Amino acid sequence: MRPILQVALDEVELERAVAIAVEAVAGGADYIEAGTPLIKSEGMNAVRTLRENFRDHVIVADMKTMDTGAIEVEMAIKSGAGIVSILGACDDSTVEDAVRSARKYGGKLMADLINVGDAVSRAVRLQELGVDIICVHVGVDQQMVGKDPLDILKEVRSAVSIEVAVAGGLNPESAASAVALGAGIVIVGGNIIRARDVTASARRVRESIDAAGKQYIVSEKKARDEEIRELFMQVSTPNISDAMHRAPAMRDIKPLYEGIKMVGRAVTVQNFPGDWAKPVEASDVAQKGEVIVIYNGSNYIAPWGELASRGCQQKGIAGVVIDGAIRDVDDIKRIKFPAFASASVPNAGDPKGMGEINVEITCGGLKVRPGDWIIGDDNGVMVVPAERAYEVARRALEVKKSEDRVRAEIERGKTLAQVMDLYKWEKK
Ligand SMILES: O=C(CO)[C@H](O)[C@H](O)COP(=O)(O)O
Repeated sequence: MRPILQVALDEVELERAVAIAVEAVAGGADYIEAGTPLIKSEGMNAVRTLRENFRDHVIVADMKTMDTGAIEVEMAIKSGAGIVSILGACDDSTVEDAVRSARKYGGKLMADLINVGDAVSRAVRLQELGVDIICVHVGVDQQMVGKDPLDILKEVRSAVSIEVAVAGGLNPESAASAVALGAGIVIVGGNIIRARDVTASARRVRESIDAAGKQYIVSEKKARDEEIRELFMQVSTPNISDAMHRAPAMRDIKPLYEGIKMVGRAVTVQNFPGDWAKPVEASDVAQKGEVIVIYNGSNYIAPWGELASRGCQQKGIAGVVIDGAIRDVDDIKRIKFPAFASASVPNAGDPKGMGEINVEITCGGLKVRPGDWIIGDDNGVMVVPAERAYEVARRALEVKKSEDRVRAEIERGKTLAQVMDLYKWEKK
């Protein structure tokens, strides 16, 4: 049987959601889901509006009900939902009452396994309790820390006989794998709704799941650092700042020239003004792909110049950031070594060797520890703590995707204020 493609409208604006749904349907989406954020923002009106606009499609209300199962299922079905979700983690009594309500009002009940500890045995129990569909789901926040719904899909699929849906950051490749692992309903949110071209993205998933064979496509697992680097290379420092709740960049630190894109883990140097020994020795400590980050403590004497830059470039070191002065700006620009600094002067000091390499420093007003991720571009330099790097990189990519979608809407004639419906969201 042809797999079902369900597009999850995780939007907060109903008008935008409907416009996106029109495009997703043109690309081959079968079911249209009023996502939880949309329901929280617009209530059952979201379900009613989708029902009115898409008469030939099943509308799914992603209620994620945890309590009062009967009433929530009733109102969603009465508003036009054909399928209503509850949380698999809720009490059995909630499931049982939700099942009664679904039977009475003529809809199907989908139990979402998000954050359920023993997903397989809970799925078996949910089937016994009468749910129609089990949804193997890794939530958006869980995706950001590297969880994957396909890891448990096969086991859940073989433990139950009812329909199995899957959701959690799926793209054309992983959606096809989900089908090969036995999912009958493939739920895709971000990778369709935040695309510049929603129709084309939906079509790619459609074609991929329709062509999915029995083979689970094992995508090459990259080393985590390599994955983080690739993610950061795709996003801008504003995307990263947004992903970190508008975290500040290094203060007063500017790129030496336009068009730099620098990503790498930090090798830090705590320096004393006029001493260039430790900054330059750091180029022996730093490995390929790392960034040397120097607290120099003076905008009037440079610990770094062209020759140090050349040595680093030969080794594949990703760049240098200096809270303080740099020199040989023209040569560094010419060889295109990524460099950021707070000032430029012609004069250097002497190599005395008083500083320290790989200790915690403050650079541009931000704490930098050895191994933290440093990302620099035309906008400035961001620091991402090592332990949050994967999560922040994933979230920054989501920010970028959302911006890509907003940009497409602006290009069609709207202002940013209109796209975001800013007036509605002003603090009351
Ligand atoms: O229910 C959800 C989040 O809780 C999403 O709708 C679901 O995860 C699909 O979206 P995405 O493909 O972006 O993960």
